[in-house]
Amino acid sequence: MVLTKTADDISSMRVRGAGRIARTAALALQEYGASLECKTLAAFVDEMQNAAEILCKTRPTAVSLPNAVRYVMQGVRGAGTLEEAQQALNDRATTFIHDSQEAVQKIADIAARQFPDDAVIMTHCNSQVAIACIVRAHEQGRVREVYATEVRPRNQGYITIQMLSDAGVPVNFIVDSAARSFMPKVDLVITGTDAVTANGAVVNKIGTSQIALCAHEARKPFIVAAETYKFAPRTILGERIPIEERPAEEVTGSGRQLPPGVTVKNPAFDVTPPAYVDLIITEIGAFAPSYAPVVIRDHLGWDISEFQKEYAFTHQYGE
Ligand SMILES: O=P(O)(O)OC[C@H]1O[C@H](OP(=O)(O)O)[C@H](O)[C@@H]1O
Repeated sequence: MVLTKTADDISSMRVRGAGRIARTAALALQEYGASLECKTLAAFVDEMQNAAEILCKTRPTAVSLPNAVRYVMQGVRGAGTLEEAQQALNDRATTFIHDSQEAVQKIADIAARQFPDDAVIMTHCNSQVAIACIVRAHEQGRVREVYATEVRPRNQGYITIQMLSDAGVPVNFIVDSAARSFMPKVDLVITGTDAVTANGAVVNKIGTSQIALCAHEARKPFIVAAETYKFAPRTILGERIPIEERPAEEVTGSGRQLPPGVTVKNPAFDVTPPAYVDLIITEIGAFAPSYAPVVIRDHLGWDISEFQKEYAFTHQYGE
């Protein structure tokens, strides 16, 4: 069934990347809703809420996932009839997927203006939106080369170097621990993000904060490309973004014996404080991290009374 397959694809990282996870979840809700044969609105809402809950539990850090689910489910929860709910589900899922893809292109247009001529860029992990920015600037003739990290333990760097090579961008592939060595050669660093908190901190692939620190030390701009649905509204209520801890085997490889008593820590993400982030580029503009609460309030449209309702809603999902 489409829903359990999608949930499994996301948790096993066959589907990965914050934006892609969000679009895949919206599509799964749409397809699941279309497959239901409920006779009443209540039964439909019930089924859809269960589906939303299953999807939201797959990966805990990327806030794009609950934001997408919330956006799609608002149509279902606000409907007066079964037909309205079905229509709203379909319309909202389509709109989210379309707007999400369009946002990536808008961000690329804005970000490319930040690239100096003959730019040398560093990126970390595999971000669809960061790569779109690099490729756009390269199309404009302003990228000399990219330093792309390996991204242990899942090695998403291989996907990045493939995508950049396919786009004709010259790439240097480096191990994660080489980031500081190469930073002096770099003009700017650009990454994606899985979540931006209300204080402008950036939650992204493990190792991002070390690279941001190196960029700060070397006085190189550290830029984050983030669709607005990667801003985390609940952080205004003081909630923290959970950092996903993944299996030890991702680090050790299967079959590798560790000495007795040794434990493996494998957090998938880390937090870069706002002081190390020069600019967050969204589809509605390029801002300092301190602008995050404005994005959450004015663009995502969350007011404090809605926070309280949404708080109850999301906690229904067992987060
Ligand atoms: O939406 P886009 O920019 O593609 O994704 C951004 C982020 O998603 C990835 O997470 P993972 O590989 O799914 O753990 C990385 O942390 C990457 O920076």
